[in-house]
Amino acid sequence: MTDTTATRPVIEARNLKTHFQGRTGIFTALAGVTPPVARALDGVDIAIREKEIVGLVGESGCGKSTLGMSLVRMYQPTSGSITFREDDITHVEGRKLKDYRRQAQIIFQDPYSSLNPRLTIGQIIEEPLVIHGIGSAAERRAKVERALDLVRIPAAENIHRFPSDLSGGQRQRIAIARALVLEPRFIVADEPVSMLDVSIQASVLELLDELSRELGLAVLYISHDIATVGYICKHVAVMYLGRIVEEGRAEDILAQPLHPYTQRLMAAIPRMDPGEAPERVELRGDVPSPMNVPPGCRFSSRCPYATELCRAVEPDLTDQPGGQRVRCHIHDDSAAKARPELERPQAGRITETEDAGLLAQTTAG
Ligand SMILES: Nc1ncnc2c1ncn2[C@@H]1O[C@H](COP(=O)(O)OP(=O)(O)OP(=O)(O)O)[C@@H](O)[C@H]1O
Repeated sequence: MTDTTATRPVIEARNLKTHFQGRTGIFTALAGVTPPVARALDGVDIAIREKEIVGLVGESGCGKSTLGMSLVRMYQPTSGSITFREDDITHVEGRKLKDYRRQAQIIFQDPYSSLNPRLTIGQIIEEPLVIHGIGSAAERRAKVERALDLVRIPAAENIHRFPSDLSGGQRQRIAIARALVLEPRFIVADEPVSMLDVSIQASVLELLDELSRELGLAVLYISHDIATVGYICKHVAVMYLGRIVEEGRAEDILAQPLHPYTQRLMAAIPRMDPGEAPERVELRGDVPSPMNVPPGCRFSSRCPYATELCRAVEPDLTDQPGGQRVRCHIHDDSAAKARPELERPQAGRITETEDAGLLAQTTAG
């Protein structure tokens, strides 16, 4: 991620990879076949500073949650490094890992299943303090009340209630309070509003934005919906098949996406202007399996501009004049110069891809 301030990042990952070993079934074991490896996260650099919310977008299966879970060390990365406040925490174990996990929290998508229905709101928020052996009962009670205060839920009326007494939006606020009670420096918010009613999504996002500024939190906001990242993120990283394909300031990426994949994510946003029927290019088909990563550019099997160069050589993430960084041969001629025999892609020149028909231009109604 591009440096925007002089401050050191709270959290920084370099060339981070998390691969999952496929399971050996009885037939593969008998045949002596090694199960394939899923390269879910495959070489990502990211840095997030105090009071900064970085948006991570991409379709389902791109590796967003794997990055989030790896950063908070719920998954052990296969290689690369994670630095938290200048300490390398990539391989810490035992007490140091527990201490790191106190400072790096994750909020999940589903406020219905992430809260224990048998515990009161007070007990749910207190539980992490008990697990970490923090404070006396009175001190813990004060911390619980402060956490409820932070998420704008009145403590007196709610501390003895159960999750089933609350709405979806309130439950997600409780999940946020439970993460905040440990006074973390870094939070991963993994699709925190996607299961909430549209009418309350904005208020939960605003709360995250306020908390980040109020408490100096570094936040990774994960969403499959590129439209919502514009609300609260100054920086956005777009992920495809385990790698970042475009990143930069949210306003630049939303106004002028450079990578064909980002362009298609943007084009897929439903528009609210019924007066106009915008031309739209649909993004169909699925992200390929991380067990079977295509050679060359990972998006080439779905990209309408892909040429032989794209199918042969993986592009680097390169700096662009406007400050964005993008991984596409259309915006970087170095690979084309090294391999002049291979045709270079050009913006706007639609070539034949396997599913070119699926990428046909349509007109939104
Ligand atoms: N524990 C695991 N073992 C094997 N494969 C995994 C594991 N976790 C994730 N994967 C695979 O890694 C890829 C990335 O998954 P991940 O959940 O990180 O994607 P995502 O972008 O967060 O998608 P979603 O929004 O659907 O959660 C997927 O193909 C998934 O099947």
